[in-house]
Amino acid sequence: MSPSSLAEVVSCLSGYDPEALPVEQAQQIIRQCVAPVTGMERLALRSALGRVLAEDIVSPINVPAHDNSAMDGYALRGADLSAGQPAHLRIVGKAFAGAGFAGRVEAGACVRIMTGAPMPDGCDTVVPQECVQAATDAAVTLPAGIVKMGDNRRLQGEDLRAGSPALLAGRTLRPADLGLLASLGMAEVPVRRRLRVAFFSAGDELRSLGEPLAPGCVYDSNRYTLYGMLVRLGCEILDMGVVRDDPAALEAALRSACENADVIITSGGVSVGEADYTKEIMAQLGDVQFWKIAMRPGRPMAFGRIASNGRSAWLFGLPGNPVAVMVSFYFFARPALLSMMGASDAPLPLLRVAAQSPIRKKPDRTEYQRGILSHDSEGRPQVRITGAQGSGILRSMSEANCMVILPHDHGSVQAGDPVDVLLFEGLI
Ligand SMILES: Nc1nc2c(c(=O)[nH]1)N[C@H]1C(S)=C(S)[C@@H](COP(=O)(O)OP(=O)(O)OC[C@H]3O[C@@H](n4cnc5c(N)ncnc54)[C@H](O)[C@@H]3O)O[C@H]1N2
Ligand code: MOO
Repeated sequence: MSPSSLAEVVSCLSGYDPEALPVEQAQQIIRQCVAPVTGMERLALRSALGRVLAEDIVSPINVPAHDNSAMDGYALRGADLSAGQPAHLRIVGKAFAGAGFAGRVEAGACVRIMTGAPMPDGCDTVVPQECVQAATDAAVTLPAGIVKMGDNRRLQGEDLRAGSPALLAGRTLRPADLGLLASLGMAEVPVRRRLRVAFFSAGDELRSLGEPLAPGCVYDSNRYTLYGMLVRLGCEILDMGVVRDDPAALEAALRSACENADVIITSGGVSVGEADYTKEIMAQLGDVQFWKIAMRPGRPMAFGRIASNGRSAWLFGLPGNPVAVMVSFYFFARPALLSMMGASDAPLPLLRVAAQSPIRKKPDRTEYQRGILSHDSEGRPQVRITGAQGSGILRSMSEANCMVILPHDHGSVQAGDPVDVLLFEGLI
């Protein structure tokens, strides 16, 4: 069970109203309930991409392992440079990356050096070869004031120091992190086990791909958006298909999901329709709250914990409308899944951007409108809405490259007003 039960968390909230729950309150309840799942595994470095680091990584070595040159040129003693005077230095040897200069460099001498080569003993400065005035195999002349002591030298441990933390537990490993771990010589990485998420769509009208579309039916699209969002998040998925609006079938599906997964995500059947048995069965199997969240889209939602045969799992009963399922996944399920995965990722950053045209918005609810972020003729960022915003219009999500988040207390937006925007795609 979680640190605190759902009923306990809810009882601590003042002004809790399941019929008009502000987004922030619902997010807070969920955050307080979920905790990271236990279990870790060691993976080969490449397989760890996108996984959550299970332990702090302390650097076993200095990177770089030795002071080295940042330029192809000449390594010298900074003390040989005198202000306003050119310097004439004897070349006493060569240093390559992987094959340094063995001796000590005395006053008046220098070493021909390549980028990455260890700094020869006695040298602390490198002058790039294109800056020298005259050079033969035996000597070089440097113009006055071309370098200062310490220039063009990379210090031992300046990237990562032996014994200091290189990456902290909870980090979702990105390409730079794989490179960083490789630079420490680490072939294996401890990562948290994948979170197991079972999901299904509820509804008699739903048809799976490959089935004929009978009158009044729709193809099940929610299982595909959920598949995409869960795979992107790095979850282990258990796709349970479409479940009919039949109490026995729903109970069997929820029990099986509960016995095989950490989290269950369903879509449909959480509103007030007569065929919406899902709510009833969910309530029978555990501690589940049914909310009407003050938001659009994504108003009805169920959250709680259900149990079956000694196993229990968190449950997100998302609304059936295709845009509502995505919005409620991103703003409620995703942060909870990340927390259960042990990920310490900071909340996604919002951008403040000018609205290109007016946006209609009702007060007393948070609206998540789908937007297209672009630039005006002077290169300033601007955002416009992707046409009709109905929660059944999945095209509005597909065309968008961002979400425009209009806060609870705000009303309509005028052209040019700043609005908060969450980008769909990041660089990394
Ligand atoms: N009287 C009320 N009616 C409705 C309310 C309300 O508060 N009072 N809320 C509306 C809102 S908002 C939403 S969202 C929906 C959510 O209802 P359900 O979660 O019970 O969803 P369904 O009724 O099963 O489906 C709604 C809609 O979405 C289509 N759908 C469902 N699943 C899928 C799927 N997997 N793939 C594609 N499309 C799907 C379904 O055919 C319906 O058209 O309730 C409103 N009603
Ligand atoms: O939650 Mo519903 O999607 O607002 O229509």
